[in-house]
Amino acid sequence: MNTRSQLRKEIRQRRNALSVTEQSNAATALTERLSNHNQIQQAKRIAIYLSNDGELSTANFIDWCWQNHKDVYLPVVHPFSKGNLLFLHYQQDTKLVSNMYGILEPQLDVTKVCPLQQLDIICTPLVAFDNSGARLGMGGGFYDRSLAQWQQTKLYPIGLAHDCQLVEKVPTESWDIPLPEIITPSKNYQFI
Ligand SMILES: Nc1nc2c(c(=O)[nH]1)N(C=O)[C@@H](CNc1ccc(C(=O)N[C@@H](CCC(=O)O)C(=O)O)cc1)CN2
Ligand SMILES: Nc1ncnc2c1ncn2[C@@H]1O[C@H](COP(=O)(O)OP(=O)(O)OP(=O)(O)O)[C@@H](O)[C@H]1O
Repeated sequence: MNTRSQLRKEIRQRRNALSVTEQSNAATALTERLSNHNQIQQAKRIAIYLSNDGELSTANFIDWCWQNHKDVYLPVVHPFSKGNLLFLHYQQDTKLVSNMYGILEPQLDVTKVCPLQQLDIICTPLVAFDNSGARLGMGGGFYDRSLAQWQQTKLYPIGLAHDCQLVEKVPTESWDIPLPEIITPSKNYQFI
């Protein structure tokens, strides 16, 4: 196993070992930070993810978004364009289905797709991050592809992670897109 796979495995185990109470406190702290975040307050369209595999839970924050009239979008694994995501409008009555990784996603409906350039914020999941904003994901390259051009658009990415996902150094590859900001329950990391 290479260092990236090893690190992925170790940090996935670490976040999966958090207790129900730790997860719940983390989700409360996250919602507090996100709902006070200037760019989020200004945003109309926010892409986020449904938590899986010990990830920081986004459910409370999604409720806040709905209450505050934000449009919420979720990633859907593209049915034939390998390694790419589509972002679909997520409403209270959206039908969810399990994707190939067992993660819930909106049932594909082309009328609900939002082009990336029309999103204001994209809250990305991640496995590990470091003090430079380098991000290691689940290994599909999905977010690296989606974020490849973000600096040429109005799209602003924010990584979300538990504090225990911070590592000394993420081994990076040429295609990795560093994040300008990462929010954990205890801190807002700003890298630009
Ligand atoms: N909640 C959430 N949704 C997300 C992501 C994510 O990281 N978190 N993704 C972020 O990109 C995309 C899905 N990417 C994923 C990539 C790999 C695996 C995964 O479990 N891989 C298995 C091996 C899979 C296989 O059988 O091929 C593994 O590592 O054990 C899961 C999700 C889109 N949706
Ligand atoms: N912009 C891109 N264009 C083409 N291929 C890419 C791009 N970004 C990543 N890839 C490919 O995707 C694969 C997986 O990348 P990587 O292991 O960095 O994913 P990850 O960042 O861990 O996952 P994710 O972004 O889905 O959370 C690599 O083989 C890489 O070559």
